[in-house]
Parts: sequence; C-alpha cells; structure tokens
Amino acid sequence: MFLALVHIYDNLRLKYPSALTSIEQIVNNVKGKRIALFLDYDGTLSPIVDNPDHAFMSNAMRVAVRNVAKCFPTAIISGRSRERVRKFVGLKELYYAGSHGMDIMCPVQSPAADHNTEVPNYIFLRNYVNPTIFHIFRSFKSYYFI
Ligand SMILES: O=P(O)(O)OC[C@H]1O[C@H](O[C@H]2O[C@H](CO)[C@@H](O)[C@H](O)[C@H]2O)[C@H](O)[C@@H](O)[C@@H]1O
Repeated sequence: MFLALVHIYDNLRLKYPSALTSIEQIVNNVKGKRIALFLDYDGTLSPIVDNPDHAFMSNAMRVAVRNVAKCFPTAIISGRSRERVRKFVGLKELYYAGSHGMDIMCPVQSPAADHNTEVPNYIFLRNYVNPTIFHIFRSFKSYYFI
C-alpha cells in the first residue's frame, strides 16, 4: 500500500513539477498575460492541525501574501466559511471565496494597479447560482435531509 502511494506521488510530481523548479518556464508562459493568484488556505497557507480552530498561518506567510497581492489580484479559496477564512488570513486587500467558492467577497481597496474591480464570478453567483439553489431547495421542501 505504502509503495503504491509513493508510486502515485512520484507520477504526480512528474506530471506536475514544483513551481519552484519551473520558474523560468512559468515566466515564459505568462509573457503578455495578466496574472491572478488563487490560494487554498488549509494545508497551503496554514499547516494541517488536529483542531481546525487552531489552523493559524504564520506572520511570515501573511507578509508574503500581502506582498504578492501588491503585484497581482490575489484570492483565497476555501471550503471554510468566507468570514472564518478572512479572519484567519486578516488581509483586507484580498478576494475571499468561502464555502468552496459559493460566497465571494472583493477587497475593499485593490492595491495592485491593474486590478479589475468587476468580479464576473461574483455577479454570476449572485444573479444566477444563488437563485437557482434557492429554487432547488424550495422544490425539495417535502424531503428530509440527513
Ligand atoms: O479548502 P480548504 O481551505 O483547504 O478547506 C478544506 C477544509 O479545511 C479544514 O479542514 C482541514 O484542515 C484542518 C485544520 O488543519 C484539519 O484538521 C482537517 O483534517 C482538514 O480536512 C476545515 O476544517 C474544513 O471545514 C474545510 O472544508
């Protein structure tokens, strides 16, 4: 079992090499393109710990995220509630998507010069997905959820 997992991991690393060893290739690929950064929270910005309420990110990580957000629009996407993950990260200049992207919030003030103030996904969620989910739940009124 362990060897099989190691094999799967090695294959994944071949298919998706570390960004740190591919910087030159990344720089070439993004020439002439706008960059946006999407980051996960648990296990990416914070370590995985037993108690989810104790999954704090370090200050060094917070400074790194703040600095990168000065250059590119930066978003945190999490399975957690948006408010919860925003509290953990504590940076006003980011986009936050909680509940696996169902709840999106724009930064109060965008620090990167070329930030696009309009978030089409947000508008899509507000105008289409939310009413659709509401409609689906209404039609399930007589069902029990377990
Ligand atoms: O999308 P993410 O930001 O990665 O959130 C996914 C889940 O993260 C949290 O659970 C995970 O991290 C916990 C703290 O380190 C750990 O105890 C747990 O085993 C992990 O699954 C969070 O508690 C969940 O609500 C998120 O869905």
